[in-house]
Amino acid sequence: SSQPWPDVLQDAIGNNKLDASSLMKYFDPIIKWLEKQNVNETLGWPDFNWVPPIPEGYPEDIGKINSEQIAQKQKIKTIIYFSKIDIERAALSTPQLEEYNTLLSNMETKYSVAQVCRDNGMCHPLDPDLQKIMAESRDYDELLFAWKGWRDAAGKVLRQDYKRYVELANTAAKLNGHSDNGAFWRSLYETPTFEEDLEALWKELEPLYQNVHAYVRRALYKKYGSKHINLKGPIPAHLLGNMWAQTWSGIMDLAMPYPDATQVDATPAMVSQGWNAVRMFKESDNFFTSLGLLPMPQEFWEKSMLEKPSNGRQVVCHASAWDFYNRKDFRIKQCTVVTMDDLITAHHEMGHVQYFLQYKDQPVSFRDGANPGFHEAIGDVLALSVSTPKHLQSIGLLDKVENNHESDINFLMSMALDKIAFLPFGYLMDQWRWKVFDGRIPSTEYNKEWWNLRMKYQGLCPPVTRTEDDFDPGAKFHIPANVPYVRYFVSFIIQFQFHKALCDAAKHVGPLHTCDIYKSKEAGKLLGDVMKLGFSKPWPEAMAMITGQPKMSAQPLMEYFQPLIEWLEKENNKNNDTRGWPEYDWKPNV
Ligand SMILES: C[C@H](NC(=O)O)C(=O)O
Ligand SMILES: [Zn+2]
Repeated sequence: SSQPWPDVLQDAIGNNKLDASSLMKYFDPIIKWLEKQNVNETLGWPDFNWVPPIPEGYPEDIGKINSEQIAQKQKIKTIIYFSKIDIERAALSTPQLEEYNTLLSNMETKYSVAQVCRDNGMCHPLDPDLQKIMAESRDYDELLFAWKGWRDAAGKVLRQDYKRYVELANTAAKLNGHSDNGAFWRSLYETPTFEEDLEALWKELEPLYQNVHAYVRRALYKKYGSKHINLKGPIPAHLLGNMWAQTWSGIMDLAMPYPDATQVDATPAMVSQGWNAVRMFKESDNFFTSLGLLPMPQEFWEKSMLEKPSNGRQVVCHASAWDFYNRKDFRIKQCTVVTMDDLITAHHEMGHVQYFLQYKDQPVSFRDGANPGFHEAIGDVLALSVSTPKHLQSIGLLDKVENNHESDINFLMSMALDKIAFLPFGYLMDQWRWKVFDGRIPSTEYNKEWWNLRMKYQGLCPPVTRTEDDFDPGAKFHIPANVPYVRYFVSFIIQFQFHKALCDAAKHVGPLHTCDIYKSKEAGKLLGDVMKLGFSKPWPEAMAMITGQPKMSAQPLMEYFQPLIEWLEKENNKNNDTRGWPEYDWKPNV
């Protein structure tokens, strides 16, 4: 996939266009024969409203369809509408479809081959180099080199392609009866109040995010000083331990509440014990089977790509799971590095494959998550158990584990730096795209509006001036890769609902954040039964099967983090820290 497919086609057959002439030549004899054979036949089906007669004596109640079957018929109609074969783009004309596919291929290729070069000629790809710098460097300027360099190399170059992609995606969506592509994406949740529900969830969680933001800003102030941090302003976006500041566990060392209590990072033990990618995925497979869920088939282990190819072959390194819809072939592609973060990602991707396996006997149109958020949540639910110090110790990745308040707060802080820090990012990504698709954000304001949303929701500012020559949203995989994102916001909410329900099923006693469902067949059955449904039932029904009620709720997440919520309130008050960023137009000295 290193070359755009038209170039590959050109090299292979000397023509870079799809054309049907070879197929017509192949079938020429039968085409002529059929024309003779059908000389008196009607081609097509003009009597399209004809229906076959019900045979005599059929049970008269065949006509009576109960409400369940009506719902099923409605679901079937919905499914056929969003059929697996991706018909939404097939509505485009052939030249438009070709242009659309070429654009998508080019954007993903440009993103995947982008790298940042130093004056000495040394060049760095995103995976693993720039990700490592962003997580581990504590040098303000080195972080800025990676942060700005990546946006110059991967974001800027995509702006024109993206503008044209938006037009074609909207054309296809409109041809399928939607007002724009964002409306089509939201319709997959089949929830009339979807946007209001999301806003209500965000409003409920915003105070918790602002407490984490204030506390981390204080920690960064201690490290980088008042030249780079304003305790009443937004945080420069390159200091949070991640290229997009979407998860902050990379700077846990700066934010550790009690440095002398239990450590929570399993990375050192994984490295010193010589863990590799396969070991990490085997560990995950072991957790799934301990719940009575399905093991990965042999073909998975033979055909997956669990490490970045060492032969320099260019691959899309962003981790992904693949269902080949043949009930046999399921794979993961991940450029795995030996870190705790990638052990969690391995569980996330294995969650997708477990879902594929559980619903593989459904008709192909039902082989999907109850909604896209469900698919993103499965692996993360299990990772909530794996991440507990108790579980990490049980698999030899943590030695000293204490059961005291300080250790609890250290653990909850490490979880909050991923799960709470992520919420505004998970929410704003498609806020930006929905507005781009419906025209509220014109292409002349792509970058300005991106940073308005980054400020409004995340309380971040760019470390250097940004203009409309830049295209910072393009520097995040899911934008050029045309992958919707609100699914992750949904997942980060519902995974705590699922975790609470599975912990109850596993008869867990004690605070929710200490729960480890390892080996609980009851918990596994609850999750497995819902995964088997795939997309065959409305997601509120699936939600009710697990949690006993049909709605998304932030309550289990708040319950999980309760001890930290109280601790942060006290700690931020003790430091007399401002919540939020009232001095929003402050800029860091470069
Ligand atoms: C959260 C999201 N996860 C994923 O793509 O699997 C991301 O990495 O941005
Ligand atoms: Zn995923």
